[in-house]
Parts: sequence; structure tokens; C-alpha cells
Amino acid sequence: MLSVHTLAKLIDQYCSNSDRHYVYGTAGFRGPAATLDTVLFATGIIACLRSLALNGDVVGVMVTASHNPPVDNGVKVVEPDGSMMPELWEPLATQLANTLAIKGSSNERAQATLSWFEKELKDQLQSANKFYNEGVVPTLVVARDSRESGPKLLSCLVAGAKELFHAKIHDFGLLTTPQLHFLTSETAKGVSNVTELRYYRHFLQAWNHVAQLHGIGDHLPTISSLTIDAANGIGAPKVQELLSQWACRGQVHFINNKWTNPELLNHECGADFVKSNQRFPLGFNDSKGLGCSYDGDADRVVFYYVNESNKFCLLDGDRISALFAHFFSSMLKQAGLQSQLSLGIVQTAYANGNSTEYLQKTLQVPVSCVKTGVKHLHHEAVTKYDIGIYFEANGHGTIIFSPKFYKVVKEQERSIAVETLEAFSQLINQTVGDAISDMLGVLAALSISKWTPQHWGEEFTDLPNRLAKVIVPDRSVFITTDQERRLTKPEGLQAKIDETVKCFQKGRSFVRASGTEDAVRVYAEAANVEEVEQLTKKVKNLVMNSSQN
Ligand SMILES: CC(=O)N[C@H]1[C@@H](OP(=O)(O)O)O[C@H](CO)[C@@H](O)[C@@H]1O
Ligand SMILES: [Mg+2]
Repeated sequence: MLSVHTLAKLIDQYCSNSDRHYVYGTAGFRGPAATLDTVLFATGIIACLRSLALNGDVVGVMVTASHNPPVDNGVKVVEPDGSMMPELWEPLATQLANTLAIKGSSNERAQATLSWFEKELKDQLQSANKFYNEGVVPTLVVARDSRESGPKLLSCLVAGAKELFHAKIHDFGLLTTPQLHFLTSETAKGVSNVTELRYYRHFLQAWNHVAQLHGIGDHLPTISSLTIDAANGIGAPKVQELLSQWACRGQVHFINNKWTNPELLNHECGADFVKSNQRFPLGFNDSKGLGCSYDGDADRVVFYYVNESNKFCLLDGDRISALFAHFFSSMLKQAGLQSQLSLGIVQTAYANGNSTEYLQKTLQVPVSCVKTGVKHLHHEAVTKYDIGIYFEANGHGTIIFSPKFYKVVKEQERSIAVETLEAFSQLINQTVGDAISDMLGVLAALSISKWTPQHWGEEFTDLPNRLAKVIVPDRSVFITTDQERRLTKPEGLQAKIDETVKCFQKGRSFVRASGTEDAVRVYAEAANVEEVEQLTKKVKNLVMNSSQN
């Protein structure tokens, strides 16, 4: 398919990083930007092979490291329908990046890569090979977040895809991650000349529809103001663009919107900072209104407000699930569809125990627990429910509506509730969690339910909880089962955790290796703050001791 000489030349030019080990994990490849050019080159090839395996269908590529520090970057590949690249392909991406990065001359690296192609293209990638030989050209849509390293890294990806595959590439420039997912899927549907404007038009139209059904004019009825913290990331100009046409824009303040200053990205602001530190982002001073924080690529959102006792109250992913669960069960009842359409929530083990109890006992909505990582939540929501609501506690999530949902709703006699269900399925970006679209969804649900932020926050009380990290010599020895809630290895550790947890009221704790950081995570919750601190400390010690043995 290509000569050693050509590939070696490209390696010389675009793959300065070698003698490293890379893994395509939960969030694609991630790491310090200076170590990633080979990875980006490899990802260009993988994206092209994926497109070829789909007979030239559109594959998306997003260059971002989300909430990570500004010096990091990363990349992930998106399917034509806007979902993540299938898990089966992840090891291929890992192998290719590591083959291109072997220690050796560019000729040796090129040789190794070509042998890998020979071997792999004969097995898993047969269809890609077939279409390649038939002259099919891969199609990619690409974009990046606001990081300084983005343009250079993207050029490595584009070089590989163009020189080796003559790929057709539509470069959208700067986008949020969910915009890229959405526009990939629109392009794949065959819409011609897809531009960024399509995204804004779609979500504004959906908002206007919901607003008109419920008489929401230019003022959100249950909040006095909305402060948006865009983590100094790419979400800032994008949400500003969308909201410039929004009827309720008069109520909005922006903070941390200095996206052109890359050093400020995620610095003391953004969804991850707010959720991890349980405090306001820098610059927040709206004690009467509702605050919301996006992460660096605007695929996560959390909300917060100040209560009467002047206390910071976080409304995280679990709360967003709870709000939507309440809203949709009520709409289904009003539409008389509760027995025809199934509604369910998908959480991970990190969901607060009281949120699960509220969903199951108070709202009587089924809850599934799956492994960490959006792809697992997404899969469960798609396969199990007609309206599948999924949010990680950190604010990443969306709602998925099944084909049956659309069929049933279409056949239904028109009513406000039926039309609201329909309009909401447009207001939510179903391809992936989207801070901007989720924010509009939350504001609509609050307005329609007549819930103030306080009301939302007081539906249930979170159990005190802690999320801690332990650095161990080798995190791969921590093997889990039962949706990551229990350890099977290191041997004996789970029994010790169980013994410890028993001593705490409402105690729960679990340990798992992070998929995105070189660390083991320890989660604990208990009836009060003192107990949760103690429980966390004890379990952390157990983890540390098990690693020393
Ligand atoms: C506890 C936690 O927040 N874990 C995060 C984090 O995964 P880890 O595998 O825990 O590192 O990054 C993922 C990707 O962004 C996100 O999906 C997930 O929720
Ligand atoms: Mg993100």
C-alpha cells in the first residue's frame, strides 16, 4: 500500500516522539502535548482505516484534553453517528501508536509499521483493506479545542491521512467536543455543506419550540440570573455565539471566558475544579442566581447556587439526572405514555447513594449501574430504555431517545406534553454529553417544572463523600468486577475493605484503577463528614499497604 521510504520520510517529519508507551483509553489518547505527535499521526491512520472499514463513511476526530492542564492534549475518534469509536478498535490504535513509536531509526519504525499493517489488515481490518483496494477514499471531519498545541498536533494527523490515504478532510477549526460529535453525525446523514451554524440553529430552534409551548418569553421564570463559567476554554466563544440569538440572554453573565489566553484554561475554574473542590470557580459572585461551569471542551456541566445560610450548594451530574428523571416521568404521565415508553437512569458507582435512593424510591424510576466511562453509560441507555438518561456524577451525560420513542410520540394525539417530549428530544444533543445543550435542557426543565435552584437542591441531601487518589507503583494489578464496585485483585484487599466499611454508618467505598491517570481512585461515602474522612483514610491505607507487599 505504501513504500518504506515514503513512510520513513513522514515519520522523520511528523513523528518526533518515540520510545514511549501509549494507550488509547477511556478518553482516547491523552498526555503532555510535547509527547503526542506520533500519536496524532497514528490516529490519522486509524481514523482513515475506520472510515474505510465503513466504506468511506464520515469519521470524526477531536483534538482535546478536556479538563486537563493547558500543557496536555489528546485525541479521540468519533463514529459517523456521533458515538465513540468501537472498543474493538482501541487496541488497534494503541498498537499502531506504539509500533510507530518503537525505538529505532525512521526506517526501522516504518518497517515495523508496514509489517503491522500486513498482519492486521489481514485480520480485523479486512473490510478497510477491501475498500482501499477498490479505490474508496476515507472521509474525516476534524476539530480542536483552544489549546496552543492544537494546530501543530492536528497537522501531524492531517499529514498522515492525506499523504497515505488521500483522505477527504473537513477541518472545522475550533469547536467544542460535542459540536464535533454533532456535526460529524449531521455530515454523515448526508446533509450538504454542514457548517457550525447548523449546530446553533438546531438547538435554538429546539429551545424556541419548548419555550413557545410553555410560554417562556425572554425571562426564565425560576431563576434571577445565570452565570456561565466556561473554564476559559472553547465553550466560551461557542456558547456566546449561541446565546447571542437567545431570548433570555439578558439574564446571562459570563465569567472565565478568556479562551484566547491558553494558560488560563481550567485554572481555578470549570466543571472539574468545582466538582472536585466543592467550591465556586474564580470570579463567581452571583449569590442570588444560578451558576454553571463547563469543562475545557464543554462536554460536561455542573450547576450551583448559594443557599439561605450562605453555603455553596452543588448540583452535579446526579442532580441533573434527578431533575430530568422527575421532568420526564411527569411528562410521560401527562401524555398518558408511562406504560408505553420506558424511562430509566444510568449511573456509575460514583453516583451518590442518596441520589440512587431518590430515583428508585421517590421517583420509582429504574436505575442501572455501569462501569466508569461514557461509552458504558451510553451503551446501557441506548439498549435498555426508550428515554435513557445518563450522567456521570462529574456532569458528563445526556439523554437518549429510542426509535420506538419517536414512533409512539408521532402516533399520539397532539398535546402540550406530547409536543414537549418531541421538542426535548431535539433540545438534547444525543450524540454525546454537551454542556451547552444540557444547560438549555436543565433551564427548560426547571422553567417547566417551576423549580428554583433551591427546590432542585433540596429534593434530596447528598451523603457526605470523598474521592481520593493513591499513587501506586503499578495500577494494573487492581482488577475489578461488579461494575467496578468490587476488587478481585490484589487478593484479599476487597475482604479488608468490606470489613472496614462495615464499621461506618451508611458506609460505602470502592477502589479502581483510573483509566485516564496513573493512579488508583478511592471513593467513600458515609453518614457524616467525620466518618467519611476516616473511612477514606482507612481504605487509602489498605490500598497503599497492598501495593507495598
Ligand atoms: C471518577 C471520575 O470522575 N472519573 C472520570 C475519569 O475517568 P477515570 O477512569 O476515573 O480516570 O475521566 C473519564 C474521561 O473524562 C470520565 O468519564 C470519568 O468519569
Ligand atoms: Mg471534557
